[in-house]
Amino acid sequence: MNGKFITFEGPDGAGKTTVMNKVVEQFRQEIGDQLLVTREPGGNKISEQIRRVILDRDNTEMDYRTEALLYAAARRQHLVETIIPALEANKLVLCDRYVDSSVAYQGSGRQIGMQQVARMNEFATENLMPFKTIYFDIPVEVGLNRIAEHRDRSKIDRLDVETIQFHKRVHQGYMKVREHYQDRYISIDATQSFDQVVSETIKIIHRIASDYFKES
Ligand SMILES: Nc1ncnc2c1ncn2[C@@H]1O[C@H](COP(=O)(O)OP(=O)(O)OP(=O)(O)O)[C@@H](O)[C@H]1O
Ligand SMILES: Cc1cn([C@H]2C[C@H](O)[C@@H](COP(=O)(O)O)O2)c(=O)[nH]c1=O
Repeated sequence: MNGKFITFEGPDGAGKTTVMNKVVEQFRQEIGDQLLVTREPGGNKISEQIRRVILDRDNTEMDYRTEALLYAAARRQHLVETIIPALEANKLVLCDRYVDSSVAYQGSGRQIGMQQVARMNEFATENLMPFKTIYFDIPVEVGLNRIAEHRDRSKIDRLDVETIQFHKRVHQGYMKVREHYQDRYISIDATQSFDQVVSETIKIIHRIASDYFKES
């Protein structure tokens, strides 16, 4: 596979999705169809259906391992149907969340165990991991406040309404993953202004995927 796989990670409300939408406006002009932008859970019909089940706030009885398995199932379908074909077509793939989210949220946040969740995801992904991960670094409270202040109530999901203790464990999980994968992780201070974060993200992607931007 010749394409390049880059993931965006971070706690809820860090700004990943809004920043991705903005940087993609520029990248589309620069490299057009060479770019695939996608997200987890989701990215295709089946995985988006699984996303709705996972994030539905009425599904209060969902067992934590069921949740972890559903994320992994959505990921498997996304990988096979969406990501791998794009990488085979030599595309630059930008994905909002991937395996590290499961390790941080289910492994650490839900206290299932980071290694167990990582192992289950090795099965789901056959060890296909990103080339680089851009981490949106933000204190948990700042991210959650952004969601509380700005997000449309109908879009607040089952994970957003978890306790602050849960979100702090997720953050601790991310810190361990980042420490473990120092060569893969690139952190951005996501408390900066939106324009600063966008500009830094564009610079990083231009650098780490420079082969796509040579002509522009
Ligand atoms: N740098 C920034 N400064 C202030 N507000 C921001 C910044 N970046 C994004 N926001 C706002 O914060 C809110 C959360 O952003 P966004 O939904 O992109 O976060 P996210 O990381 O994708 O969160 P989640 O993973 O929970 O979906 C949005 O209302 C967005 O407009
Ligand atoms: C991939 C993945 C995601 N999550 C959590 C993280 C968020 O709270 C939601 C996804 O929503 P987003 O607004 O699109 O970021 O799900 C998770 O717990 N485990 C995962 O593997």
